[in-house]
Amino acid sequence: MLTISRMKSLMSLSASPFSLHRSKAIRFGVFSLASESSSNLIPTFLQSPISIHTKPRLIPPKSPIFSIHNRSLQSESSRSSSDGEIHVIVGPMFAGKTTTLIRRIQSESENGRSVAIIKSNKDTRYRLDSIVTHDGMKLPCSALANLSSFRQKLGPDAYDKLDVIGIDEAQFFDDLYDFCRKAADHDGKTIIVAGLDGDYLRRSFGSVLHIIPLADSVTKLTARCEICGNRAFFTLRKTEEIQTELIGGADVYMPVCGSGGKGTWGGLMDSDDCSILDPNDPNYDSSEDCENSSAIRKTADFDEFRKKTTIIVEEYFANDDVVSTANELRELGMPVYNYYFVKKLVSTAMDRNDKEKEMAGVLLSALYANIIDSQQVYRGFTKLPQAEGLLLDLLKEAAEEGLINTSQISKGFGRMIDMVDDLSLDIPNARAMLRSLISKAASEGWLCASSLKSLSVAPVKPSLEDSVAKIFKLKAQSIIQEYFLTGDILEVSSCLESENTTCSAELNAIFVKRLITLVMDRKNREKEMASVLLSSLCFPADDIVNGFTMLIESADDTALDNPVVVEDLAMFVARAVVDEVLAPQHLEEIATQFSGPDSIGSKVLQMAKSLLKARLSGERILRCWGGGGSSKPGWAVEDVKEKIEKLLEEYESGGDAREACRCIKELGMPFFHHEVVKKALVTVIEKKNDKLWSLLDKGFSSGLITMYQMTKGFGRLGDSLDDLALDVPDAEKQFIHYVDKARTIGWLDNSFTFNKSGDGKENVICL
Ligand SMILES: Nc1ncnc2c1ncn2[C@@H]1O[C@H](COP(=O)(O)OP(=O)(O)O)[C@@H](O)[C@H]1O
Ligand SMILES: Cc1cn([C@H]2C[C@H](O)[C@@H](COP(=O)(O)O)O2)c(=O)[nH]c1=O
Repeated sequence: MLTISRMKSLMSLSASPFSLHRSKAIRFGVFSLASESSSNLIPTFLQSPISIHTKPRLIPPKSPIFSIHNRSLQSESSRSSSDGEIHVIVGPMFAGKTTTLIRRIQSESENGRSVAIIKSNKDTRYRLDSIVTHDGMKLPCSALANLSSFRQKLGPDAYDKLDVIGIDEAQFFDDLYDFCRKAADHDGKTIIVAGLDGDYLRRSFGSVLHIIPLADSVTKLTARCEICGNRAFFTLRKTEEIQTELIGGADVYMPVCGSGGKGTWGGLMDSDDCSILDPNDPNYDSSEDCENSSAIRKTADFDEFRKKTTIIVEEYFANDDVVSTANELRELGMPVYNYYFVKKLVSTAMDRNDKEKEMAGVLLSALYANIIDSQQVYRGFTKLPQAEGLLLDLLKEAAEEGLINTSQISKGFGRMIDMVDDLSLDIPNARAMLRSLISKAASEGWLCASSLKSLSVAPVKPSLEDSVAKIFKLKAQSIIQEYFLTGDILEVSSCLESENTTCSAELNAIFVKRLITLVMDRKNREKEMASVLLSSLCFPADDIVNGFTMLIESADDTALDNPVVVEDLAMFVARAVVDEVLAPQHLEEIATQFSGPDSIGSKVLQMAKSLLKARLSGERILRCWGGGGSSKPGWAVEDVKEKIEKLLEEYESGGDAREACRCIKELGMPFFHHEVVKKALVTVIEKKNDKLWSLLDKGFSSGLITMYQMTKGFGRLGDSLDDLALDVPDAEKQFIHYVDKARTIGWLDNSFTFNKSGDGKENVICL
């Protein structure tokens, strides 16, 4: 094993005769055995010397809980001649992943191989030029945003000379899979990857698990549970933040065993749920049987805690001494049971009079965060009988007493609405519970529900598996980039059709967001192409609304890089209205998602509305990016619409159905045939002229107009029926008649419904 003193001596050597380009090597943490000194196998870093700082280890080096060596399974032909390798080290934080990576890299270097380490530049805990373990060991590295840039940044020659690449904080690299696969299989490198397999909620983190099928070996390390000292498999976040990525160390995270048995989470040291090992658990290790005695010990500890807590609470109500109560609780030294203290304090106070209730409130705010962390407080409240009612009473009283003002109450509820989807992961009925809390609070008059964002019954955006969304984002990006090169809308349409098998609404919204995000810093040509694509794809308006909402939500970050972001976004929104991708009322719908006149969202929508109100707005907005970006140069959607209008007019005034169908086909935009359907229907209804109905009939029976396009065409007309009704008062009645007729002859299927006098968006179901 590499000792610390050995490492120190290795690292104190500098100046390398190795032929890699020095300046790049220095920047990119490349180091190798110096050729002259290879006889004594001392690696020389192509970098200024770095020191290592160590403090005594808290625990001895651990053996991994599992270590799979897969190499023998691999067929010789599956790798290139240079035969790379992929080794993966996973585990919770503090498990020794970085330590192990450093050791392996050191050992590779000692064996004369040229090595480099990459870490994610998101890890800003330490200097970007080093990977550092929790106990202070360091090695030089390069910090990058993505792995794909590594070869270019290092320089192709230097890259080619590398034998081994270490990757730390692998969970933050989206392109981990592609990079490892290419570097090992194609470039013959040995890749050693260290990263978290799970996040603080034990969900798969980033792409780390995706590379397991590529791996020659997988090592899962464990840390020591900070609560009970058992082996820790997971990382617990100690703060309230809920985003997946949150950089931090021991201040924010701690390793835990998960208690309640290895298959459970969130029940840390619950008295009802002692930690008993399951011999059927694949991680079961008979040597841990002795740990059962620790479960028994824990139960005894908890009993003792409960008894002492009861006394402390009673004493507090008797002497009203916050400081000594806080000290006594701290001296118990069992913070993991503090939730029980909260539960005991509040439930006792609830049975007493107002003075004790007030005292409980005072004590809780004194202990909150200092002695009892927020999760324990939350847990304590949830363990109260009728916790919901009590909490609501408490809030109501606080609101009525003016302790919490109206805007703080609304803000608090607003924040709950924002996090309800995350809460639902742990509490499946969180949404319903929150709705009932809101309506109760509103009916009691201490919450102004109208000031809150709407909380729909079902999540507005059904939560996709992160990995599905991530994969789709990458695919969407390449579909869009391809489109910018080819201008082939049909290709985009068919790629999306093959992707959108499930969760299409959310994927559509992601696509919209990605499309506009990608063109923000591109030229007008691409912006025009994006608008044309958006209008040609004819996604359901709700998906476009969600896409724009997500886009604008993320605009705060974008705005930092692009000062004209508000103008550009407003123009895209306005253009979507002019292209009939969105109806004007959708702008109001998007606006409700953004509070405060100074938010980027409000500004974007305000500006979009002003653009739309301006004189000759339609014409101007249509030409905002210069026009002419569609699949056929010069054929913007507006042009195609005009052509369709003309050919329908010609047909109406005595034309031949076959000839009209031929012209429609010649347009070469089959994904846009819904426009033919919509326009033909308008004429049928306006002029009570069935000739255009026969054209649709011909189009459908010849396969020119698909059921999908029919449905879209009918759906679009259903959405804009109010406008048609201005000229044709019985438009709705006629429309219903034609919908029935179309259903009977099989143009539409039964999922297409239209309810009288409703908002088309909800009434017309588009496939
Ligand atoms: N609860 C803990 N369990 C294990 N190691 C810990 C713990 N707290 C701190 N450490 C220290 O963290 C070191 C591992 O650090 P490091 O290799 O950076 O881990 P990782 O990269 O997995 O987060 C251990 O050697 C030990 O000194
Ligand atoms: C669990 C978890 C961790 N992170 C962050 C916190 C740290 O910055 C790194 C892990 O570092 P380590 O040295 O490998 O221990 O990841 C996160 O962003 N989200 C999480 O859920």
